Amino acid sequence: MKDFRLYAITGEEFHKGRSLVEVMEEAIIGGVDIIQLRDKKSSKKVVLEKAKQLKALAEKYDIPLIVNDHIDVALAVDADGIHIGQDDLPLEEARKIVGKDKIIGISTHQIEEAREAQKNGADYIGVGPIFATKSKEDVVDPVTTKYIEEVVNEITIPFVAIGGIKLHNVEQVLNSGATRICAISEIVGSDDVTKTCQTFIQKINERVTNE
Ligand SMILES: Cc1ncc(COP(=O)(O)OP(=O)(O)O)c(N)n1
Ligand SMILES: Cc1nc(C(=O)O)sc1CCOP(=O)(O)O
Ligand SMILES: [Mg+2]
Repeated sequence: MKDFRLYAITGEEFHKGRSLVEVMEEAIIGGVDIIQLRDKKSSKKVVLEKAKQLKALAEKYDIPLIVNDHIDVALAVDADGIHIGQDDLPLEEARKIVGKDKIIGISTHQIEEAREAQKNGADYIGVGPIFATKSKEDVVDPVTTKYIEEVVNEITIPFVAIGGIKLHNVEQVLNSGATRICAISEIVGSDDVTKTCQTFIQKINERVTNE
């Protein structure tokens, strides 16, 4: 997959009345280079409509769209990939459904899960929650930046740090070796989404040299 630096996930509870597309477009203009549709509440039909809108937006800016949880929706809109969790369909089964050309990301919360994800052909892993977060109901305890260090030392596939990452603590995450950052509330809940993303990118670029 094409590399990325700043990954924004939708969270309409934080959008303050602004539309899904408006908020995500502001994020992309600010430097987000991969987006995920995450909607834990709506019907499949509504998720499909949102996925269609975000697919058009992602195509306009030539960035990948990932769909959380709903493999069928991802395939229906020809999204670039899916994100699955530890309790979702196993990676090998998801791969059989989506094929080798789609991106599959999987959440991991401990090094054994990261090893398994790499062995089973994940394109990237989520590493988190680094800090406490209110954006996910069934979240595990924070794994802290120690888990990032473990992943850096051992895992070779791309990873993205997630969970409670804000402009005020992202340096800690980057100093631990993360080169890709993912956020929901800090990005989509911001009064100035574009500016927030530009500041994230600036902080990432200060610490991450392009390979
Ligand atoms: C990039 C990224 N990392 C982790 C998650 C969390 O996925 P999951 O564990 O399946 O939990 P839900 O998001 O489905 O509540 C993610 N979505 N994206
Ligand atoms: C969706 C999600 N997954 C996590 C994981 O650790 O797998 S943490 C998380 C919520 C991230 O939202 P915020 O940036 O608002 O904290
Ligand atoms: Mg999930």
